[in-house]
Parts: sequence; structure tokens; C-alpha cells
Amino acid sequence: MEELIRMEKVCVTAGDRSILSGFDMSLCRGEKVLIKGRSGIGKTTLFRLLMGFRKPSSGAIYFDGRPLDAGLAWDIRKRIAHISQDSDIGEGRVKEMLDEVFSYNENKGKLDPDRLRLLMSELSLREDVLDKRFENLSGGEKQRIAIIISLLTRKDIFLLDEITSDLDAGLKKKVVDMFVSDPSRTVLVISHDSEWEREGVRVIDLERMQEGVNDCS
Ligand SMILES: Nc1ncnc2c1ncn2[C@@H]1O[C@H](COP(=O)(O)OP(=O)(O)OP(=O)(O)O)[C@@H](O)[C@H]1O
Repeated sequence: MEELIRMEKVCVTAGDRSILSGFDMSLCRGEKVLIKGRSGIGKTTLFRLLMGFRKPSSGAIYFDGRPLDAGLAWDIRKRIAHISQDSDIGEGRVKEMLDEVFSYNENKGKLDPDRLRLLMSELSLREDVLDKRFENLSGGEKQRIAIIISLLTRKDIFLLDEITSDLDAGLKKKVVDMFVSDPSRTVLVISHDSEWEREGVRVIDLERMQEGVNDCS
């Protein structure tokens, strides 16, 4: 498989604290990876690095063999669908939120009503959800709307941070299947749900990887 992302000896410090110290990772196009580790170990920091929102204090990050700099980060972000732990992604009626998201240049023309209806039905969302105000939805409904938006935008890299935490077992499985089954999507996921491991995704355990490593200059 072709390598998409490489991280080499990446170090991140915050004040006098080291968050990542000499972190290496190689990810192929289409791969699905679960990032594990206790709270505060640096999982979200890893996502921020990949989106170019945070710079390593030393080490390097490559996409398709090109070093991640400010210019490349701009391009890469157009390819990334990021769902954060914070499910409050907007307010107002859901259908108006969708219209807004798909009015942005990079998403124009991607709101396929048939696909929207299909995804909603697969994730057991009734169509009247579209008329409700997003801020009044349940945590699980908000997560499903965020997932559907990310799938409709047709990006190829997905950074998913605890996107299934408020879903019941049946829905967790459906969501994991959706992301795992498509070979064209490269998926990195932070999750405490065992469903991802059950589906056989590769696991990167930050705690284990960081044990005893201190490779920062
Ligand atoms: N800008 C910053 N300044 C200071 N400390 C920071 C900064 N960003 C992150 N940290 C610290 O770095 C550590 C890693 O944070 P991060 O959010 O990556 O952890 P996490 O593994 O995602 O945690 P959780 O599972 O709780 O979300 C934490 O101790 C956090 O307080």
C-alpha cells in the first residue's frame, strides 16, 4: 500500500512538559487506525499536528512524501473531515446548517439529497430531524448529523474524535462499518469504544509507544 502520512521523531512540548517525545508513525492510503491512550496522553494533539494547527517542536510530518508546512496544511485541510469531541458544531435548524456547510466553496454541489436521506435512514434518523434546531437534539443525534455531514463532504482523510460515545451498541456498529468498509477513506479515530478494535483496525497505543522514549533534541 502507498504511504500517505509519515511522522518522524515528532516532539511536542507545552511549557516544560513533553507531550510527544520522538513519535513515529506511518500510515498508508485507505488504512484505518485507532489511536489509544489515557486522557491527556496527546491524542487530540496528534490530530492538531496533522491538520497543521500545531507545529512539532522538532521532528517532521509528511503527506505524500511532502513536508507539512503552512502551504501544504492549507491544501491538506481541504481533504480532511475532522469531527471533534465537541458535538456542538452549530445552531439553528439542521437543514439550514446543512445548506450553510454546503455553500462553502470546497463543499459546493456535494449535498446529494438522495445520499442524505439514505445515510439518515441507515443511522435511524427520522426526516423530521431536519426541521429541528440542532442545539435541541440529543447528543447521539448531534453525533449522527456530524457523521453524515462528514460523509457527504466526500473528503478522503477522516480524523474522528469520540464520534460514537453517545450512540447505542447497534448504531456504534453501523457507524464503524460505514467508515471501515470503504477502502478509499483513510481513517484515524480516537475512541474508547471496543467496536473499532472488533472490526480489526490497526491500533496505535500512545501510552505504550511513549514509554521510555525521549528522542527530542
Ligand atoms: N496549548 C497547550 N498548552 C499547554 N498544555 C497543553 C496544550 N495543548 C495540550 N496541552 C496538554 O497536553 C496534554 C495532551 O493533551 P491532549 O488534548 O492531546 O490529550 P488527549 O489524549 O486528547 O486527552 P483526552 O483523552 O482527555 O481528550 C494534556 O496534558 C494537555 O493539558
